[in-house]
Amino acid sequence: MALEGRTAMVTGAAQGIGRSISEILLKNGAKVALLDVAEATGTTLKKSLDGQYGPERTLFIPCDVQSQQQFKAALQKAVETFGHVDIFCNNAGIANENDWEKAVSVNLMGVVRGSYLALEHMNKLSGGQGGVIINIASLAGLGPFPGAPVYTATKHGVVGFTRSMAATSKMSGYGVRFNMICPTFVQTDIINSLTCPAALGQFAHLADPTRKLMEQHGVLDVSRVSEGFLQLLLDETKDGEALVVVSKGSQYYTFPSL
Ligand SMILES: NC(=O)C1=CN([C@@H]2O[C@H](COP(=O)(O)OP(=O)(O)OC[C@H]3O[C@@H](n4cnc5c(N)ncnc54)[C@H](O)[C@@H]3O)[C@@H](O)[C@H]2O)C=CC1
Ligand SMILES: CC/C=C\CC(=O)/C=C/C=C\C=C\C=C\[C@@H](O)[C@@H](O)C/C=C\CCC(=O)O
Repeated sequence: MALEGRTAMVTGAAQGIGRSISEILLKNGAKVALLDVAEATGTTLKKSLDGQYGPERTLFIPCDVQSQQQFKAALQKAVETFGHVDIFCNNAGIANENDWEKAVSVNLMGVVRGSYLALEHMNKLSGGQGGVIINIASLAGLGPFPGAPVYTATKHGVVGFTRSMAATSKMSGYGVRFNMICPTFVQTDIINSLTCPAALGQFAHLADPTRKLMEQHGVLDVSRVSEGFLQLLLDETKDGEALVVVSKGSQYYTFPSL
């Protein structure tokens, strides 16, 4: 199996894209530490995965990516359990223009926090074995998304951070690759935020145009994202790349040269 002997950590793993990524990692032989703030959902998922793969292949750890203490403890527990972590996916995210500070805290600061914790563990210059970090951005990380300016800002931040970390890691000899996935709309709970006045906040009047954007772009099954994740993970030539996953297929984004 392609990922035999590999160990991954996935945030926001209890449902949606994170669950799908965790399952494709398991199907390909990896062990997976599942992190999520939703303890009940995560515990239920762990029970289900135990039945499919056996209890040794996964570990569910309740964790809020906004908490340095919880996140650091979660990584430590995963390393104690599995010996090492060489694949790290910062997936946890929310869409909430009303509580936009929380969106920044989860979507951007949580990704930075997870990337730095993973780097601290993986860095070959400090005794690590190297590895790969894949952050889940969005098509809204590459262009404007009307009605969700802060969500868009967080995803643009994830794109810029991930690209910069890839260059930083390469120049420093850390032995850690950084890449990202930029999906269009995917059928998960988060897209309910698009038409929820509470989440849209002052932009609630844009629910209809946003719905139209969704109709234009189409809504993907989560498996399209996890298949793209596996493709990106297994291609060791990819570093600092954004894999765009849209209805017509997946392709690596060409960033404009300045
Ligand atoms: N569904 C879509 O249309 C798209 C989603 N994305 C991104 O994909 C990622 C996954 O989202 P989905 O699976 O779509 O949504 P989802 O809402 O189904 O799943 C998000 C998961 O993250 C967890 N989570 C939320 N806040 C957390 C926190 N503070 N700490 C730990 N876990 C937390 C939730 O409990 C949930 O299990 C997000 O980063 C999202 O921005 C990107 C492009 C499109
Ligand atoms: C609010 C978050 C909702 C769901 C999660 C998510 O990330 C979904 C993203 C799906 C599609 C994003 C499309 C973004 C497209 C833009 O980059 C432009 O290409 C088109 C959008 C706006 C046109 C207005 C303009 O160009 O000024």
